[in-house]
This record gives sequence, structure tokens and C-alpha cells, in this order.
Amino acid sequence: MLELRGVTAGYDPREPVVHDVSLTVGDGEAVGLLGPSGCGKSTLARVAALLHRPVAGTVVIDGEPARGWRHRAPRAQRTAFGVVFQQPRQSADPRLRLDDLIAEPLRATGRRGEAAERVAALAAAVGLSGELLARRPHEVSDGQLQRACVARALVLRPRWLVCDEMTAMLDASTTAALVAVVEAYRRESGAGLLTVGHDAVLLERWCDRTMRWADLAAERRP
Ligand SMILES: Nc1ncnc2c1ncn2[C@@H]1O[C@H](COP(=O)(O)OP(=O)(O)OP(=O)(O)O)[C@@H](O)[C@H]1O
Repeated sequence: MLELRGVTAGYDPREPVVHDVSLTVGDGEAVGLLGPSGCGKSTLARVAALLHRPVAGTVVIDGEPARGWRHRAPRAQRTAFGVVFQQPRQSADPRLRLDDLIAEPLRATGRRGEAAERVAALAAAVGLSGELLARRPHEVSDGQLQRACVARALVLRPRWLVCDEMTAMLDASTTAALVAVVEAYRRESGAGLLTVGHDAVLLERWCDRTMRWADLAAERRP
């Protein structure tokens, strides 16, 4: 189980943007979190994936409290998460070809030997041809780059997926294709998913359970 317990987080400790939020994602469960722009969804998603240290509260991963954040998180906890962000260009190293971008987490964790096989399998799953894999981010469309970012998020076979508005800038067919890739991976691996966004139709179709940001806040009130 992935648990967020009493998370308060933000960028200025005197004015947090997330206030005392608790939620859980069960093993293999897909949980959606819906909220308006600017409410703090991305901040909460980053806390859930151990990428942003909360001011208060914690994240508990399969019974074990987070033991650090970002590069200070122990590798086993850090690599338990695959994360897809809203803006692929902000999360992709512009110098890397797409095949190297997808393989980068394997290289960073000393598993370079698995790269060729994993990249080929994931490229086929997300629909990237060999010709596209040889290009750099500025030579592909946002949709093509996001396909590579989804492949990168799956390359270490994470137990938990955190998607932050993964499809916000994509057309309907790319959205459907990438949601299908995530769901195929979850069926095969049993991974749980926390996905945040503002598209109620998409999240309600995609997830086992969808919560509204306003209801999370209401649960805190006596
Ligand atoms: N790096 C940052 N430094 C300072 N403030 C930030 C930073 N990132 C986000 N914020 C602020 O925190 C608040 C919550 O932002 P966040 O990105 O979590 O919201 P969101 O619900 O994901 O919005 P959107 O749907 O528009 O992406 C906003 O007021 C935003 O301006």
C-alpha cells in the first residue's frame, strides 16, 4: 500500500499549498485525484513520488516510511516509483536521444546490460519507431516525447506509478494509447497508480476510484 499521511507541503513553509492531506493507494489500485488548476495536485504528486519533501506528514511505502526525498531517498524506495509529468520537455534531458532517455534510469542504477532489450520492448509498447528513437527531444513532437517519457517511467518496472496530468497536452488518440500502455503494465505487474488531473471524464474512466481535491479538504474538517 502507498500511504500519504497528513501531508502538508509547498514552497514557502509559512504558506503551504497542500494542507494535511491523507490518502492511500492499495496494491494494484488506480486512484485518480481531480482538482482545479493551481490547487496543489502536482505538489502532492511530487511528494507521493518522494520528489518533494513535505513540511509535515510523510509517505509510507509498503509499510516503510520514506527515509529521504529526491536523491537522499534510498535507491530501493526511489526506484519503486515511475513518474510521468505534465510537460515532457521540462522532464527530459534535451541532449539525450529518445532511446538513451528511456534507458537512462537503467544506466543510473547500474543495469545498463538490460537497456537494449527493455528499450526495444517499451518502444514497441508506446509506439515509437527506430527512426524516432534516434532523435533528440527538439526533433520530436510533444506527443512523441511523452511516449518516450512513459517508457522511461516503466523501464525499472516500478511498483507504483505517479502520473501528473500525463495527458494534458495530448490529443485523444495519444491519450488513449498512453493510458492503454500504463494499464497493460499494471495488469502484468500489479503496480498501483496515483494519477492527478482535471479531466473528470478521463480519470473516472481510467481509475478504480477518483477523489476530488475539495473532498480531501472536507475530510479534514470536523
Ligand atoms: N517551484 C515552485 N515555487 C513556488 N511556488 C510554486 C512552485 N510550483 C508550484 N507553485 C505554486 O504552488 C501552487 C500549487 O501548484 P501545483 O503545480 O501543485 O498545482 P496544480 O494543482 O498541479 O496546478 P495545475 O493543474 O495548473 O498544474 C500554485 O499556486 C503554484 O503557483
